[in-house]
Amino acid sequence: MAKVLSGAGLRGQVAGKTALSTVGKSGSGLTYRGYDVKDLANHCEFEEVAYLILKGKLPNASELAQYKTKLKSLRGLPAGVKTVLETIPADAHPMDVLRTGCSILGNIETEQDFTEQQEATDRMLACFPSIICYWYRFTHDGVRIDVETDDDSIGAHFLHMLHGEKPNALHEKVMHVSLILYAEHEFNASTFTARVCASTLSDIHSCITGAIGSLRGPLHGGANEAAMAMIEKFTSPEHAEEEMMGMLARKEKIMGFGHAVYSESDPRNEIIKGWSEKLAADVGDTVLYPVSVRCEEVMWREKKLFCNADFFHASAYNFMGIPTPLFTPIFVMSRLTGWAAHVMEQRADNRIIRPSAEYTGEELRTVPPIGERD
Ligand SMILES: CC(=O)SCCNC(=O)CCNC(=O)[C@H](O)C(C)(C)COP(=O)(O)OP(=O)(O)OC[C@H]1O[C@@H](n2cnc3c(N)ncnc32)[C@H](O)[C@@H]1OP(=O)(O)O
Ligand SMILES: O=C([O-])CC(=O)C(=O)O
Repeated sequence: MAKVLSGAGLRGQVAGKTALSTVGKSGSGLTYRGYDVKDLANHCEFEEVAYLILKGKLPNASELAQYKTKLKSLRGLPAGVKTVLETIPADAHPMDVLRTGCSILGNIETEQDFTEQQEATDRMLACFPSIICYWYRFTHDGVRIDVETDDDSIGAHFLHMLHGEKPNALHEKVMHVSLILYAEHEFNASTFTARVCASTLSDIHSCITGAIGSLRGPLHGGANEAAMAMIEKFTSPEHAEEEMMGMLARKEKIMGFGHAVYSESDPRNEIIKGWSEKLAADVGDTVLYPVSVRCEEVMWREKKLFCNADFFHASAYNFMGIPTPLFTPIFVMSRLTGWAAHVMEQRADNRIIRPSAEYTGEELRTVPPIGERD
């Protein structure tokens, strides 16, 4: 059954057209350019899906090979970007670092003309992992890493720079799946931010910088970090259940659950949950995964609320040794494809986005002389 969408937050309002994805059309599904996300996650690498979203078709083998070679060649960072990254403190949030990194890249490699939009996007896709890991390793380990690795994929490039060694096949596969699941989601808050910015005919780095800021919040992409902060406090499924019941009684929001559009389930959840289970077995986890499953059971039993894409991403990323503050930046590395495709779509058929407001303020009044004011 589809959710009844109405009320505040523009819920249920059609705010534009898109050919990029459908969300919750049958109550639970997700498609990118007509392909089911489950099909894509089962059969594709992230670079294939990025190509699909950005260029409009699934690549054939030679197009994919060429695209991957091109992305590999764009991993390096200009000296000016490195200098700025080195001035950002170690306790900054990595989402703020990425927001600044995107913005400074837009100053150094400015999009001069909309004909450069595909090139600018490929550049960001290739170098966002470099930006985040260069800053992270410089400020946390005191090393200036080489960001121009020869790894085959964006996910492997990220894990290699983060951990200083190439990831194993399981971790590289999970990164492909994760980046595919997060890539595109219609008019979510961050994508809408990007489209509003694009509708003023602004440059693509401004659109993406704004979108990063919107994704950062815990009601959106930041929920994967908030979910981790919660589950890591639970020492057993029983403990999780007790704490969750308390949170629900206090009417606290539980991050990683619920969705603005889906009514019964988020189709991305069962996929990442499956991989989290495999990773749990791989690392010999006996706490975090069973705790996560119990949280899911309690929320469904008590509130009929289901896990969204973020919840099992928390344990999956944790099992791969990824520090929690880097969870949402990984989301950016993926959603960049959706954001950029929406910017291109908006530019191709543009009218400035400018809704109306219902006024709830004072009636018309005159300005009293300054000596007569309270
Ligand atoms: C990738 C993503 O961005 S997915 C979303 C990630 N965000 C989160 O996980 C944050 C937690 N979830 C939420 O805050 C919400 O479910 C949102 C922001 C995702 C959607 O918000 P809405 O569309 O307003 O939710 P919805 O209309 O379904 O809420 C219905 C009721 O369930 C409650 N509810 C929804 N989600 C939760 C939750 N996670 N925990 C507790 N209660 C919740 C709402 O408070 C609301 O109660 P009310 O009617 O008494 O006010
Ligand atoms: O669609 C939304 O509102 C949030 C979401 O799941 C996403 O952006 O992936």
